[in-house]
Amino acid sequence: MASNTQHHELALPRLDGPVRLLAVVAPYYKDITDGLLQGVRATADAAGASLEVIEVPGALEIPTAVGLAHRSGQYDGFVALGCVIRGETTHYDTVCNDSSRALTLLGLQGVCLGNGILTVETLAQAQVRADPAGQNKGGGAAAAALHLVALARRWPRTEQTQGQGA
Ligand SMILES: Nc1c(NC[C@H](O)[C@H](O)[C@H](O)CO)[nH]c(=O)[nH]c1=O
Ligand SMILES: CC(=O)[C@@H](O)COP(=O)(O)O
Repeated sequence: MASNTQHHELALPRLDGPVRLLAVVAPYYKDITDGLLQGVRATADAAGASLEVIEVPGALEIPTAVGLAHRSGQYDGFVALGCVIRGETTHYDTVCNDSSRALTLLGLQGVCLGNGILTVETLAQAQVRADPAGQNKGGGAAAAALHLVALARRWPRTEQTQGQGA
């Protein structure tokens, strides 16, 4: 099955003022998340954004950590990094679906985040996608977060929307 390696990538957005990113990493497969994080660092550097990194045990804990960090008000955007590889049971579906859905719900509440949690069948598939010189999914997730930060600054909260959403 052909992978979708050829796709259009937006140029990084112009960002007014400093951007503070937090990467929330689940190093369940540490070699994989190390590659993802390399990609995040390169994209953050290219955008002039600061980057802080924290770790959680697994992908299911990432959304909670993002929510906790967001309510501190210390970060402008978040990058979720993890790797979920199918095992023998249906737990794979739970981990993939619940982590991604929770991140989507955070985004819909106004949290600027990129999802770099790989959901794959094999370690080899993960390696290609985590490689900064390969599909660079980590860099892509960081770019996604930066685009949303730019949009959040384009449409700041108003008096009417203060207190709504994240
Ligand atoms: N199987 C994988 C997991 N499982 C662990 C869960 O994410 C979670 O930490 C646990 O259920 C306790 O709440 N996590 C991954 O990141 N990748 C996997 O392949
Ligand atoms: C994705 C998972 O949760 C997986 O690692 C669990 O493996 P298994 O389904 O064999 O218990």
